Amino acid sequence: MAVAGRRWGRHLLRSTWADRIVRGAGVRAGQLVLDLGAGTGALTAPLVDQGARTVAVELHAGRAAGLRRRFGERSVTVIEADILSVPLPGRPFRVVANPPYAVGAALVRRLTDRRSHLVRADLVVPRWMARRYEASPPRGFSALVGQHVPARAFDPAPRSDSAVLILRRSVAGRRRRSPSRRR
Ligand SMILES: C[S@@+](CC[C@H](N)C(=O)[O-])C[C@H]1O[C@@H](n2cnc3c(N)ncnc32)[C@H](O)[C@@H]1O
Repeated sequence: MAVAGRRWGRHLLRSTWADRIVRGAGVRAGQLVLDLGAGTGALTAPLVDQGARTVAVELHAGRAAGLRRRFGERSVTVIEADILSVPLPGRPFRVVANPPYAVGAALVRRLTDRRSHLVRADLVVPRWMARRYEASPPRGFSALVGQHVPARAFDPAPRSDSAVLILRRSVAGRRRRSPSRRR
């Protein structure tokens, strides 16, 4: 599968690091978990191993086909779509993902929108971005810089290190706020 260039995101997680990130996310069997920008399935595989009901979203047609071949239809729902427009679940869900950095901020906005049912997201993002959200979390969520993810965790290695940004819905941020409350 020829995938090159920035647009598609070519820094794939090495499997040992993907395992570590999924373990750190504390995913439990039966939870609905989205892997957004799933690539070749580095995070999808340990999510399946944890027994998560896994949905892998990938825009690149060749990679989406590869995910279907790798996981089959019973263990993973593969959706070939843009993570910025794919319909999000209408019930509580989690996200564990290493999304393309170019759309990281737009993705966080979408996931934490007041209509979203997101409960928790563990996102691999540039370290500076994780720190920025920790200092100023999206409304209704707490934000924490989690595991350090060094450049060598990726193949090929990017120029700088990353971190897991953990977004958790706060109690006060539960959905169904009063209609008069503005974001
Ligand atoms: C940084 S790679 C990460 C792949 C995989 N999660 C991993 O950690 O190895 C990002 C992936 O997102 C895909 N992608 C890029 N833009 C996308 C979009 N708008 N919607 C869905 N997938 C996208 C790319 O094709 C690529 O596979």
